[in-house]
Amino acid sequence: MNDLIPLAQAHCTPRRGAEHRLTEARVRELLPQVPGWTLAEDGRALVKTFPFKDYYQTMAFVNALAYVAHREDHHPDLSVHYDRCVVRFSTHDVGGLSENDFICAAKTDALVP
Ligand SMILES: C[C@H](O)[C@H](O)[C@H]1CNC2=NC(N)=NC(=O)C2=N1
Repeated sequence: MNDLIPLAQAHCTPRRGAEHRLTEARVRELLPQVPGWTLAEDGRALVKTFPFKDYYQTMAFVNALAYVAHREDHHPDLSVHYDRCVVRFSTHDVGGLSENDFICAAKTDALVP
């Protein structure tokens, strides 16, 4: 992937197969570019909790994120609560993290002020 393009402006491409799974070194390089996201499941997923003031704001975020996921054809797992949403990105087609997860994490951050 071209690192000259900020992650939030890059687009997902189909990535299938273990060869698209990021190395630990690449994950360490990308992680600082998505502040607040943490590794989970032994480095196979990226997770962040987004807090909101009420259910309406939470659902507005969920709907905006669903639109991004549809546009990028890359889909998060969501845990939706009254005042927060826990977002988890992982690429099942590679069995771990791909560049698509970092691109979508950055695009998710761009949805909130
Ligand atoms: C064909 C299509 O591009 C793939 O099935 C996409 C769809 N959305 C996806 N979302 C996630 N999170 N992981 C994937 O591997 C994935 N694959």
